[in-house]
Amino acid sequence: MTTLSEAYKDTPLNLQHIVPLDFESIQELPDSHAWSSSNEFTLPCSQTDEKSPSVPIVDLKGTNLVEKIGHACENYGVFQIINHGVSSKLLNEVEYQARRLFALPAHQKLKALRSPGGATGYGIARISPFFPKFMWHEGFNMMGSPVDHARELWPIDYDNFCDVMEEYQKKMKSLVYQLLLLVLESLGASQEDMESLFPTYESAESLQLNSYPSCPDPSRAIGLAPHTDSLFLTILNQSDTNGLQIFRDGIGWVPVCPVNDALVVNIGDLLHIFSNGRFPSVYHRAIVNETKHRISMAYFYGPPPESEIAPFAKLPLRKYRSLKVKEYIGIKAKHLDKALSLIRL
Ligand SMILES: O=C(O)CCC(=O)C(=O)O
Ligand SMILES: [Fe+2]
Repeated sequence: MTTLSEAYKDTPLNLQHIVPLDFESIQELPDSHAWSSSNEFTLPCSQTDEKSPSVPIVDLKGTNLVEKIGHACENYGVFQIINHGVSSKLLNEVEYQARRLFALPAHQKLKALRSPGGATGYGIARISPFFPKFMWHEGFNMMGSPVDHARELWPIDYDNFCDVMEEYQKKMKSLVYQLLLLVLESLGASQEDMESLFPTYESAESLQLNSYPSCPDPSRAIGLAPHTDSLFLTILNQSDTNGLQIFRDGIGWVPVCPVNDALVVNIGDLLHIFSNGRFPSVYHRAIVNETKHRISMAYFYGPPPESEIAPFAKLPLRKYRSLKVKEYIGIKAKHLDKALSLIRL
């Protein structure tokens, strides 16, 4: 069976797009990381709150979930969920372990460096080659058990990290499946459609830990450059430090402000294709700040790499051709933002 990792094999990266800066040793923003204008005006988080949030907040213990989620997917491409059943203890533990990893000395982190054609391990975001400057970011990616890389980082004491990451991925998987059923129902899929389209036992998934160290010149740096996620849905735990922004037509960059214990859900390209463009994948980015070291944890979920993806047959006027998931990942790895337009009919 093809794994998600293998879908990246044909677009190997060179080392300068894998090895992060040693942020500890840097006092000033180097030219390689200085963007000319990363910070167009965005609404500060202080002007939004839970009563007037910038994106919908959906209470998973509430009513009319199908309508609420359908509305959020169609109009925002992103929403926050509360009462999602993932304990704050686990959310804190996963952040603690992520911070523990990124606090290691650079030479230690490099022992778990991602391979040129690989997807897991320590390194710069894979979208880096598409941009003229580097991002103020380092990441660590896992698909399933992180034990091989964790052993490279902590030869003896790797169990805690692995246990927490595996438990978190398990929880994310059941949560994302629950969300996916609601999303599909809002597109008009019946229970039978869902069972045949998305058998639970197979999927493509990965967990990405993102680290954005405090930055000496945040107005000229960017944490993660604008992109859409590739799979169906992403569940992002951004903890309590703001930085995530989405692009809204006619408005510009809008912050998705942290809400206590909430998780952010956003739509990726494969759901964009499946919904025939009705649920657009959301363009987003992360900005950095001068004092806080921001950590986020993104769980990406989609159908298995060998499966076929196409607009759902019950939707009118197909806009995208059908293709294998791994083919789409390959097109995205080569063309980034142009990938969706390249498969448009
Ligand atoms: O850190 C964030 O808020 C965004 C992370 C993200 O977009 C990603 O990992 O794809
Ligand atoms: Fe993303």
